[in-house]
Amino acid sequence: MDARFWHQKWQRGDLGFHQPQANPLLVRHCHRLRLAPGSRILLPLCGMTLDISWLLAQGFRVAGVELSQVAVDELLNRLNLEPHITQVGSLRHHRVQDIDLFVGDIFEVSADWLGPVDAIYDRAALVALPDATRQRYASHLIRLTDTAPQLLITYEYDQSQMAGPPFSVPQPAIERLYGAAYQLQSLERQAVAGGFKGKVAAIEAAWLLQPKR
Ligand SMILES: C[S@@+](CC[C@H](N)C(=O)[O-])C[C@H]1O[C@@H](n2cnc3c(N)ncnc32)[C@H](O)[C@@H]1O
Repeated sequence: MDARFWHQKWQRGDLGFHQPQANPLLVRHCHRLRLAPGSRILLPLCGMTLDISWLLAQGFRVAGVELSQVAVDELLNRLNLEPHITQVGSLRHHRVQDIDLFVGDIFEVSADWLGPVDAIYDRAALVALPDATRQRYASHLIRLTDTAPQLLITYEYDQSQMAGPPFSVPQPAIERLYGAAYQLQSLERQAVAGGFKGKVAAIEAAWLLQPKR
């Protein structure tokens, strides 16, 4: 899954992962992060998710990181916002009101550029990355955010039935990635309606990750 894979998806409009409303697991479980009004939430690999609009409407600030300029332009367009744009290293930083959107590779983002965040909301980000990249991603997020609490949404299914993304990331894999830094709590598990590709039964799972320190 290199950058070209995702850029092609955005160019073709092949966006099966994009949801037409805020993710119901976010809506049901966001309060579990116990965030004060005005808290800043990081959405890694944010695409043009409507979860951002929902989080803003709850009074939170958001920071998103996304490879595709197409996605970020679409997102800002929909919000009817004109950002101030600056270049930070290889990333384009779009800043407007309570929103910071970085266009570029998440691995190029530094804690200094990102600024402090109070929580991470990961939906379709960890599961978008191949196994070989996930440990680097998890360690990077921990460093970037000083182990901020996370609401993590993953999928579980028989990986032999379908090539990802999204990939199956069951509990033992999450424990391996995050278990040293976080206490894991299962919040909810629900069947993916119709399965993936209309045939592969899958579970969507919500997890709360609380720092051990
Ligand atoms: C499966 S989509 C999920 C998007 C969003 N989280 C959502 O729920 O709709 C994964 C997104 O990650 C972006 N992406 C993939 N690799 C990335 C990277 N290394 N850095 C930043 N964004 C990346 C892709 O362009 C794509 O928009």
